[in-house]
Amino acid sequence: MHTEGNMHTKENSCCCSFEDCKLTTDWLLSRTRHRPKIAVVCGSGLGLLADDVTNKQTFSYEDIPNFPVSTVPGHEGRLVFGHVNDKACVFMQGRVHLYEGYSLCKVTFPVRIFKLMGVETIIVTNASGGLCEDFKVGDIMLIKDHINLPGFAGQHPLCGPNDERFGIRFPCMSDAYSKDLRKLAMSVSSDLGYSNFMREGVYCMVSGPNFETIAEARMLHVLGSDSVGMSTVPEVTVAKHCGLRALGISLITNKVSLDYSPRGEGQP
Ligand SMILES: O=P(O)(O)O[C@@H]1C[C@H](O)[C@@H](CO)O1
Ligand code: HPA
Repeated sequence: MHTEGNMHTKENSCCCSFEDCKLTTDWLLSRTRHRPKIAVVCGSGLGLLADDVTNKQTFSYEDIPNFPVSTVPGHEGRLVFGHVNDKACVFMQGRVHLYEGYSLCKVTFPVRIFKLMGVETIIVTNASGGLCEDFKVGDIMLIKDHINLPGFAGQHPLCGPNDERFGIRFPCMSDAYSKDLRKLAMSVSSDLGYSNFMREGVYCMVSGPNFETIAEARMLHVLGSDSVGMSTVPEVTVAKHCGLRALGISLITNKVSLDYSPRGEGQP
């Protein structure tokens, strides 16, 4: 398990400095001829998104200097370079999470590597629980906005000294999820006949690893969350900070219970 503190403060100074990012970027650039413009972060069980990549070149996270290594099932821990149609892409087959004991600085480290490699657009995917009454298991929710619950409590990837080479001290988050990309995703899914399971909504990040109590789920719902999960928000926040265009896609894998069962189960 990881022993680093998970707060990135001045005292516990940066574990992922610009120089660390540069070293990892140069390591990758010297070992691959791929120059991706699009990065895709595959959420839990979504590693198969990289299956159709052509001209594949793969690196295990454990072989890449400074790269965080996934410790949960469903996150293979491979960086896959290649092409989808004619587009140069890189896929993260698996991510790391705050609940694994990683700092948010480490969780978001790959995003900065992609930026330094020349990526312009990032697609961040996840598995989440549906809070919206209308959502069904299997629906795909395009994320239009998020609630950064750990961020409210000071667990934020941009806490600590700001390195202007990545971005500004106080980045705007009101447009973190590109409207144009959402429009395009909706239009492509309509062409594919997927409209009846496409949704749009607000994703709320919790730290996990436990799932929500019923009272917590009700609170998140009242606050305006349509789905809840344990990732994505730090990556998109860092992506916005360093000027990447982001699309967030959430697969609704379960419906979150908002009611105490009539049989009395789940009663506090
Ligand atoms: O990486 P994601 O956000 O898809 O992973 C979700 C959240 C938890 O890690 C896990 C719980 O089911 O899946
Ligand atoms: N809650 C939090 N995270 C999740 C859930 C959930 O219900 N489903 C998948 N990830």
